[in-house]
Amino acid sequence: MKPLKDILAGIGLLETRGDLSVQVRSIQFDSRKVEAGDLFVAVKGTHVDGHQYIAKAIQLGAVAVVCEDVPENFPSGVVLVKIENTQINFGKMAAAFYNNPSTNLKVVGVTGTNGKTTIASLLYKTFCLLGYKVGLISTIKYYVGEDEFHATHTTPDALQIQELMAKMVDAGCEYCFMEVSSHAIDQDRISGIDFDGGIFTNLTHDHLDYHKTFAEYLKAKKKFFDQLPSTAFALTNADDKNGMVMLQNTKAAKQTYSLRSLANFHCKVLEKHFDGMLLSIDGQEVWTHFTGVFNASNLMAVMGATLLLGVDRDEILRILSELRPVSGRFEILRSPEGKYAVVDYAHTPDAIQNVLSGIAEIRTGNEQVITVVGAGGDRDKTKRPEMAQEAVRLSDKVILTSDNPRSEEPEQILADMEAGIEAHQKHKVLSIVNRKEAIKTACMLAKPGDIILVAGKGHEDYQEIKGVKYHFDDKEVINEIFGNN
Ligand SMILES: CC(=O)N[C@H]1[C@@H](OP(=O)(O)OP(=O)(O)OC[C@H]2O[C@@H](n3ccc(=O)[nH]c3=O)[C@H](O)[C@@H]2O)O[C@H](CO)[C@@H](O)[C@@H]1O[C@H](C)C(=O)N[C@@H](C)C(=O)N[C@H](CCC(=O)O)C(=O)O
Ligand SMILES: Nc1ncnc2c1ncn2[C@@H]1O[C@H](COP(=O)(O)OP(=O)(O)OP(=O)(O)O)[C@@H](O)[C@H]1O
Ligand SMILES: N[C@H](CCC[C@H](N)C(=O)O)C(=O)O
Ligand SMILES: [Mg+2]
Repeated sequence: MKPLKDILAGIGLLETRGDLSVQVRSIQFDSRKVEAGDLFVAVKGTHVDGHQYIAKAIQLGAVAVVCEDVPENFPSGVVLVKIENTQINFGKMAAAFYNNPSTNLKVVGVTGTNGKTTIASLLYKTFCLLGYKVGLISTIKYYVGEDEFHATHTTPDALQIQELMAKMVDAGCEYCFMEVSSHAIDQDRISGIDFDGGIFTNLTHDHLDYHKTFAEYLKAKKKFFDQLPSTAFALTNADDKNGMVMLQNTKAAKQTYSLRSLANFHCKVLEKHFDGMLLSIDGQEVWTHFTGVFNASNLMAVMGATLLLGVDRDEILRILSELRPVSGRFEILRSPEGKYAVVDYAHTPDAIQNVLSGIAEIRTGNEQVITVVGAGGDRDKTKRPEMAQEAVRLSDKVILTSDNPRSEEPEQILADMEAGIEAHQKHKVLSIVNRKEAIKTACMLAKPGDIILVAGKGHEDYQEIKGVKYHFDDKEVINEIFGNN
């Protein structure tokens, strides 16, 4: 319980009715979750306007309502507060309700099209290995210390974030690493968080269904850095053409990482193998269990953030050699007769290009590369032909298949992908709607030594078709076909 006036601390109030010292049981922005004694905050969403549900929230027992537009005939027994922007202020209210947990944590957010889960998870692992209690908010799972929670979003809503952070503080965590998606920035899910650092990875084609143009997508990412306080660091990838743009208006301490140019944190890739890469970091050789140059870049972000958080250099270099790939990110499986499969979450044209280039770099002879890939339904349609194009350009054979079709017809998604393939490339391509059949076919076509890339779903253990989530796990399917236990 908390008095409403404490939840509203620091927020400009345009109009109030009733007693602001009313005790609030919990705070909600979804009327369907309201219980007696709650505060309901009406937020204008992308589909509907939460103001439509004020009456419903009151019927379910809301004792107070915060809104932008006051409805007619608002009941006198309920406290009313009118403010200018409920979306931005919801995060601040949620933070106040949970006693501003982020001020008691060192919070670092990771944003960019690809690499967020990898970097955030590796930072979590690094600080666990250093002996700290750590929190993680990421696509795969949320962690409070060692306790796991199911992840609903890459970056959940503000209420869930603040609740998780409060749990982290209660559990004695000192650090929280979190992915910051462009949707979350745009929808102010991260408002109310006191960040100690921000990391930018890269910006390539994705989510144009939501942001409409690349410029808007860029603007959303930049907003995160524009809002960082002067006490935080802003660590950017100098190798990405938008890396420096992110830092233009930030008050935070500007820091860079790079594989190609001078930067605060820099490394050179000396050797690339199937089971790892040898890096040179400031003249010191460091063996890592990662494949693909993009992972060297991810490791520089991890090293940079760790050093900026005050960890000893020798400690981090030792840990870089211990870290292992994150679930579904360039995970390698091997059949008894020596066929290889790489399971990777690549679901953008750029990620497919990177992962296939990573595979090309470690090819030793004339092994075939066979790629199995689909594209998600109800997501950016314009990336589909580009994903197919990249797969065909860099593979010997491609099997187009379903990812999560969601509400769309899988055949239509395949047709959208096929549109990216030129006539002279068609002989390399098969389309098989059923993902298991597609993976089976790839495994049958492969000879010992060949490499099968199964892209797009990584850690996911389901396939969503027409509103139903069926159990499906790429790694499980491959191991079954390979006859591995
Ligand atoms: C497009 C999008 O991002 N939508 C998110 C958004 O919902 P919305 O704005 O559409 O909400 P709405 O349905 O218009 O409702 C508006 C308001 O009315 C309220 N309402 C609604 C109905 C009702 O009966 N009562 C009620 O009070 C809602 O609670 C809300 O406050 O706000 C919701 C609460 O935070 C999110 O759950 C929801 O995520 C949807 C489910 C989603 O799929 N989002 C994906 C695209 C997403 O966010 N992905 C990124 C990762 C992307 C990446 O890979 O980088 C992520 O961070 O996970
Ligand atoms: N730094 C990088 N640059 C380009 N591609 C990358 C990079 N890191 C990872 N990838 C590729 O992108 C895929 C997704 O990586 P990861 O899950 O770390 O990204 P993400 O930003 O969290 O994605 P999402 O937004 O879907 O959660 C990987 O499986 C790999 O193929
Ligand atoms: N977070 C991304 C993940 C896409 C993964 C892919 N398997 C798909 O379902 O499209 C999204 O929601 O767009
Ligand atoms: Mg992620």
